[in-house]
Amino acid sequence: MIKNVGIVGAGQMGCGIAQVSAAAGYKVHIYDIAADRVEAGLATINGNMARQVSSGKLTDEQRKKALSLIKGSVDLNDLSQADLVIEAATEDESIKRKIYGQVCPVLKTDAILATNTSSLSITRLASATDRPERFMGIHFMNPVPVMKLVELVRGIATDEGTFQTAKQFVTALDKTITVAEDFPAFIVNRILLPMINEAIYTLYEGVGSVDAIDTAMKLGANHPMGPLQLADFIGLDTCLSIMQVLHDGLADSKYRPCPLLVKYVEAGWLGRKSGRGFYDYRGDTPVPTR
Ligand SMILES: CC(=O)CC(=O)SCCNC(=O)CCNC(=O)[C@H](O)C(C)(C)COP(=O)(O)OP(=O)(O)OC[C@H]1O[C@@H](n2cnc3c(N)ncnc32)[C@H](O)[C@@H]1OP(=O)(O)O
Ligand SMILES: NC(=O)C1=CN([C@@H]2O[C@H](COP(=O)(O)OP(=O)(O)OC[C@H]3O[C@@H](n4cnc5c(N)ncnc54)[C@H](OP(=O)(O)O)[C@@H]3O)[C@@H](O)[C@H]2O)C=CC1
Repeated sequence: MIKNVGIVGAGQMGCGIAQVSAAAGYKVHIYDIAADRVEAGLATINGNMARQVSSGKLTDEQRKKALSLIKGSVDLNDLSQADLVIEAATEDESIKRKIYGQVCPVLKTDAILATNTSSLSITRLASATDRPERFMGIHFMNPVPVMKLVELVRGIATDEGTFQTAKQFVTALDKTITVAEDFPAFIVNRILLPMINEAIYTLYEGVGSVDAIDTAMKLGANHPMGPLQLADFIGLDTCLSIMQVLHDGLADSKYRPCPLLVKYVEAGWLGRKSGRGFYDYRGDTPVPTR
C-alpha cells in the first residue's frame, strides 16, 4: 500500500505529480539535484494551489493540508521511506540510468520505482535498476493538475502486484488510466509528436508563420493550443528527445526530427521554461519568433 511518494526531478512534471499526490492525501518528498529547482518547484505548487482556491476548486484548508504534506530536498536519502518513487527527470536515457543507479540502493527493498518518461523503453530502463519486476511507466500528461489521462506501461518484467498498485494509486488521484504497450512513445506521444514535428516542418518550409500555423489548428481543428504553442509548453528539448526515440526505435524516416527543432534546441530556446521557443515569453505577451 502506498503512503509515501518520492519524486525525482522538480521540473514541470515532477511538481505537477507532487501537487496532485499531496492533494489526494499522500506524503510527498520531491528531490532534485539543484536546490533552486526544488525551491522554484515548491513555489509553483503553492501558486497553483492558491489559484485553485480562488477558482473554488479547493478550500484554503485543503490547500494548507496538501502543502504540509510536501517536502523537498537535494538529498537522495530522503527517499528512503518512499513506497513509490516516480522519476520525472530530464528525458535523457543516460540521466535516467544514472539516477536509478544512485536511487536504488537508498530505496526500501519492496518500494516501487516508476518513470514518467514520455517515450523511452520501460524494459530497457528497468534493466538499469535492481528491481525490474517492481518498475513500470506511469506517464502523466502536462499540466498534471488539469489533464485527466495517465498512461500505464509495463516492462517485460513488471509483475502484476506492481501494476495493480500503480492502478490503485492513479485511480486515487482521480485520473483516468489507459494501458499502453512498451513501444516507442507509447500511445499519446506516438500520435501527438509527429503532428507537432509536422507543424515545425510546415514552419520550416515557409508554408505559414508561427501565428498562421497555430491559428489554423486552433480554429480549424479546435485544438486548445496551436501545435507550436504546445511544443513550447511541453519543452522543445523533450519534443526533440521523443522524436529521436521514435526515429531510432521505429527506424522510419517519417519520424525524422525537423532540423528547425534541432536548431532551436541547440540555441537553448527550449520553449516556455527557458523564456524563448517558437514564441518569446520575456515580455508581457508571447511574441512569435518567426
Ligand atoms: C509530452 C508528453 O509526454 C505528454 C503530454 O503531456 S502532451 C501535452 C498534453 N497536454 C495538452 O495537450 C494541453 C493542451 N492545452 C490545454 O488543454 C489547455 O490549453 C490548458 C488546459 C493547458 C489551459 O486551458 P485554457 O482554458 O486555455 O486556460 P485557462 O482557462 O487559463 O486554464 C484552465 C484551467 O487550467 C489551469 N491551468 C492552466 N495551465 C496550468 C498549468 N501549467 N499548471 C496548472 N494548472 C494550469 C488553470 O489554472 C485553470 O484552472 P481553473 O479552472 O481552476 O481556473
Ligand atoms: N513536458 C511535458 O509535457 C511532459 C514531460 N514528461 C516527461 O517527464 C519528465 C520530466 O519532464 P519535464 O518535467 O517536462 O522536464 P523539466 O526540464 O521541466 O524538468 C526536469 C527536471 O529534472 C532535473 N534533473 C536533471 N537531472 C537530474 C538528476 N540527475 N537528478 C534529479 N533531477 C534531475 C532537471 O534539473 P536541471 O534543469 O537542473 O537539469 C529538472 O529540474 C521527462 O521524462 C519527460 O519526458 C511526461 C509528460 C509530459
